[in-house]
Amino acid sequence: MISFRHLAKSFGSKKVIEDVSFDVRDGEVFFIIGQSGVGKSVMIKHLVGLLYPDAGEIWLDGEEISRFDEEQMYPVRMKCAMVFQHSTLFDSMTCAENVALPLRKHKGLKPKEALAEARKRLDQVHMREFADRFPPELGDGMRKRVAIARALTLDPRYVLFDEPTTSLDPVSARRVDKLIRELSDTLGVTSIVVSHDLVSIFSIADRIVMLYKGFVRLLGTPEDFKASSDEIIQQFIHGRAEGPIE
Ligand SMILES: Nc1ncnc2c1ncn2[C@@H]1O[C@H](COP(=O)(O)OP(=O)(O)OP(=O)(O)O)[C@@H](O)[C@H]1O
Repeated sequence: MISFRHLAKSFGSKKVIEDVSFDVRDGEVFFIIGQSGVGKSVMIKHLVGLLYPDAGEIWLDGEEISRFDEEQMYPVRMKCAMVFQHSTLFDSMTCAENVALPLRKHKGLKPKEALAEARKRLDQVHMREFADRFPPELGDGMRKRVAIARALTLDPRYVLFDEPTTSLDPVSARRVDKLIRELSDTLGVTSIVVSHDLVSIFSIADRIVMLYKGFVRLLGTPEDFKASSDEIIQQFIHGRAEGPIE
């Protein structure tokens, strides 16, 4: 389980996160939503030591990790894989070679074994038939699925997705949604998804936290969000231009 407890984070004089607490439960698909610049990515960067809080604590599986040094962070990064918005695959390597890379580097597999394992991993994301293709030959949605396969190679318990469907066409976006849901349902992976995509949010989230002006505005299920009488929540989830959101 992941717990953020009274997290606070400023950059210079700009207070981005003032006091945010929430738990992410094992095996769930958990969304972090809110306006641009509200600090969604800032929250997940704290989990892998890319940022450190000014105040508050982050707990991961019973350990307080918020003040871990680089060496202590290493096992945390093995447990929490991050899938960035723009897939960071090497264009000059095939999809299988890209996925094999962490298997060779971190699991010590020989090149041939790593490639065989990479093909299995590509199967998990329905990309096995593209194993020998190069990333530039594929569409954005397919590249995203290969990046997800690579993130799964070290069997992380947690996968952090930063806007996984942004800039994808609607069909590719729904395929990525389906895959994120499958990871939880079949592998028991816990997914934390930063997203603006209302279709994703309402089709695959178990629970959602909405951040607003440095605080949690609402934490609940998609049904809780739909039923909320808070005008700010309603404006956001319906994507309305008019309303109380500044
Ligand atoms: N390393 C940093 N140094 C300075 N400011 C930062 C840093 N990281 C984030 N910020 C600032 O913190 C704020 C929140 O950034 P963050 O990337 O978390 O936004 P977000 O909610 O994910 O927005 P978006 O939906 O646009 O991606 C922004 O104003 C950003 O400029």
